[in-house]
Amino acid sequence: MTNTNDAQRRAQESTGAIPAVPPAQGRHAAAGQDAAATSRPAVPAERAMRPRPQATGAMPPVNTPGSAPAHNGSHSKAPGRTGVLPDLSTSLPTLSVEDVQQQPMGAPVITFDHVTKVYPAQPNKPSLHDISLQIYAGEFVFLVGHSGSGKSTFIKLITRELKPTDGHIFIAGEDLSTMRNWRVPYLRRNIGCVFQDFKLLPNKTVFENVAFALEVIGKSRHVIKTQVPEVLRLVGLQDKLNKRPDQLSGGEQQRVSIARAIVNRPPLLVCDEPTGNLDPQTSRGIMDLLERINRTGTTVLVATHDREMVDNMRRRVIALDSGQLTRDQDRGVYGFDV
Ligand SMILES: Nc1ncnc2c1ncn2[C@@H]1O[C@H](COP(=O)(O)OP(=O)(O)OP(=O)(O)O)[C@@H](O)[C@H]1O
Repeated sequence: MTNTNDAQRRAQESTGAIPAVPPAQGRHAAAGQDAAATSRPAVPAERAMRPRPQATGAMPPVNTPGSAPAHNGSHSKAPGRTGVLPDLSTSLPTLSVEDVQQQPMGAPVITFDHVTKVYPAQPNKPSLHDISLQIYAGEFVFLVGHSGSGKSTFIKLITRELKPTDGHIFIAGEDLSTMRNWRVPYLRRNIGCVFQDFKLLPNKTVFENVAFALEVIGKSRHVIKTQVPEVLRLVGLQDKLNKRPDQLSGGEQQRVSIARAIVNRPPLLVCDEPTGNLDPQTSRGIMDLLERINRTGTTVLVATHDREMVDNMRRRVIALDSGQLTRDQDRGVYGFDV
């Protein structure tokens, strides 16, 4: 029997994201691996100095299909304890898939500002060391590196499962280091999460697994009845609504997990080894799906060991090695010997 609190926590961790303009800083650009890969330029001072949007606390509403995400980072502040991250609501993408490549624009969704993470269990070896970078709304980014290089730590910092030892992380202009604990669930509603091991509820059907992510955040039956079939159509599982996870292939289970992660239309989707348990052909299908989701305006960050995928897709690559940022390239390649 699945622990309900645990399941709720997991379900709450799946959903939505954000534009933000944190303090000035440069992107790291390291040695190129390939002539086609370009190092990323420094952030223009004008953009870096733009005032950060502030939290107010409204729950992120669901956009109607066809509405455009707003990524201009110019939302005003309305402080209060009644809600969180109002900027998210205006940045939520729709689920209608357009075959139009979304260009990164506006303010950063994620900013790492000299971030170091040291686990108490290994105090002399930072798992991440002095990482500074920015990821913009609409980007598709691969996070690569050997086992133990710090990829999962990087992702756990974004969802505030961990806090940095030094430095600051901004999500939609919110400094996660100073974010109060009561606001964290609201942050996580806006970050869809996909994991290598799917983390589906075994006793629930496909429909129920996805619906659960909406139930725990109080969505109405009407919204659930509308959005769950829609998102399951998007991931190609409209014929499997009543199957349980053990009646599905690995690729189908990962599609359910992706559907659950995006059903609340998060602006940010983070995936930790999403194809780690899948064969190459199924992996390609999952990556195609993530690309389609990205085209709807969702910012996608994928931590992976999948060299072939990274080399084929030629998206931005951020490389970690022993906790150090060693490369940040547009249209990059995997670049490590395996
Ligand atoms: N809870 C922890 N306590 C102590 N050290 C940890 C903890 N979690 C991770 N580490 C260490 O931090 C470093 C980075 O680990 P992390 O899991 O982020 O790497 P990774 O790149 O995701 O690896 P993998 O690809 O194998 O998942 C490693 O040296 C690891 O041993």
